[in-house]
Amino acid sequence: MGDEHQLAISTRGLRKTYRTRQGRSVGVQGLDLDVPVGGVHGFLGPNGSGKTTTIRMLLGLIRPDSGSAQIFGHEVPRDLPAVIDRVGAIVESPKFYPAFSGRRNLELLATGIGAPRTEVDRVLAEVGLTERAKDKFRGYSLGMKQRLAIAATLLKDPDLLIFDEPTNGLDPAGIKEIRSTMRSLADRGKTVLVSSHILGEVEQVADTVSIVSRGTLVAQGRVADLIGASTQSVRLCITDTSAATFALVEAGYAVRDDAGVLVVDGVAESSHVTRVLADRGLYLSELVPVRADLESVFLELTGDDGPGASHEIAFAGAGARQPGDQGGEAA
Ligand SMILES: Nc1ncnc2c1ncn2[C@@H]1O[C@H](COP(=O)(O)OP(=O)(O)OP(=O)(O)O)[C@@H](O)[C@H]1O
Repeated sequence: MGDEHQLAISTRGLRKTYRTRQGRSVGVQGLDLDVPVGGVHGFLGPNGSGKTTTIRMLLGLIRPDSGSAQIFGHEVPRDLPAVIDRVGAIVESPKFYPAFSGRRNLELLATGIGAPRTEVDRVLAEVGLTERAKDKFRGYSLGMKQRLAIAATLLKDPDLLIFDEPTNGLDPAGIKEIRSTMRSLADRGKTVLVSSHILGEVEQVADTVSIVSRGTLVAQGRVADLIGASTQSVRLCITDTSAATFALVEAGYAVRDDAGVLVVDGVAESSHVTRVLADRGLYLSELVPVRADLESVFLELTGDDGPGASHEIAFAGAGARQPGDQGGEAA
């Protein structure tokens, strides 16, 4: 691509407040976002954390109150016309004609935007819809409909794709299809920005992520680095679970019982757990680190369970809690 700019998207101090009947509602407050060129970038955060507001500002659909944003080094919204052809986006469900085939719908769109009709076959292949291209849109599964929407964004062969919650309402098979479509786009050198409130879902496909909470950035970086920097949980097999729980809680750990296996959160060094127990003559039969994930990174950074925390993140693992919480709950 030979881009002289390192970043596909960059925002500094981006801010947007909505006026509502109840007063003011903060959409985004001082967001600094950096999305590198190439790869899948997960833009993650709970419902209402400001993801859609940010995307709408990037696309010039709403104006920020203050701050700046750039796409491939072009100031937006000011220089959006210079860069918009390099951007494809799905912000809301696009409208397709239900009685027309997928191919016919794309042909109409291609004509509308001045893209060569020959592009239609290419984009159908890119999203894996070639075989079903002649079928009517209304017969498509939700996942296929969403892939057709992605195909539509590819007609101009953009360098940057922005997908706002593209897997909303899809079943696991549909989610997998979208994930692999995003992966193959990134593997061909595109930059994909995908927003989601389901951290675990995007973790599997994203190379880098930004995590937002209440309109501000709480973490940004490579997925592997963010997870690596997080404290861990460990699972312990031990005969005397009561004595072990007591010792670990006294040492400041949060401990819970998962069907006879103790789960200890907020562990920086697992050898410390072993030592705390050994000091009391308690010996483990097994200690297994629980793989940290973005959800635990998020909780660790925000420590959030307070009022107003509408963090409806779909936690994959039930019973997720804040590492470092010294509550000492032994369920
Ligand atoms: N048009 C609007 N008028 C008033 N408040 C708004 C409007 N759009 C968004 N907000 C508020 O701004 C905040 C951020 O919303 P936004 O939709 O950007 O978040 P989000 O992270 O995309 O969440 P979701 O996944 O639920 O769409 C929320 O508190 C929301 O209520």
